[in-house]
Amino acid sequence: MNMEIATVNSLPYEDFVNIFGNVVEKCPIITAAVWSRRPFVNMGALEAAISEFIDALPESGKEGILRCHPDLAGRDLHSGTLTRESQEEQARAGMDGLDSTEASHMARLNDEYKVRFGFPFVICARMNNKATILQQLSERLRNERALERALGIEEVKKICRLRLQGLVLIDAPNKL
Ligand SMILES: NC(=O)N[C@H]1NC(=O)NC1=O
Repeated sequence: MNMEIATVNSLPYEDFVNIFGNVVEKCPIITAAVWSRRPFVNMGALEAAISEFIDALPESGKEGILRCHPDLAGRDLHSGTLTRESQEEQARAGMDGLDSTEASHMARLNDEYKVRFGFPFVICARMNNKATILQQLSERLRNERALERALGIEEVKKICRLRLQGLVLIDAPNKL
């Protein structure tokens, strides 16, 4: 682990952003910004730096992060244009295997959510499944906007943590 973090700390920003740039979906600017916070004592410190950066953003910035997320079981999944990370997460949660009733239910709720809040429903797919995602989506639709913004951002952080873990445990040794 120490060796690994030493390697991470030694990366020039180009490599750092190439490797960690999508730990927050389509937000490489966050990774590029926290590179300045090196050295990290461990991967948890990198994760904390990302969290702090997000928390320091104005509410419009937080909503911007949410808006960079693809819908679950949405257009990008069907057209094959999801990021690799999102594709794996959505497949693992069964989003690519919805029957037509489930798919239209999901699409309707996703649309309702976006009309109500102006950003998409975000949930850590790896920590959920088809049933819990649909249930959370219907429940969270009833929340106030500020609460939903905060809950969505907490989910972004969970997604980020699992993506970071995946990179360090599996991909990073090959890439570094
Ligand atoms: N909308 C949304 O939650 N998208 C995502 N969640 C996740 O775990 N991966 C995603 O792409």
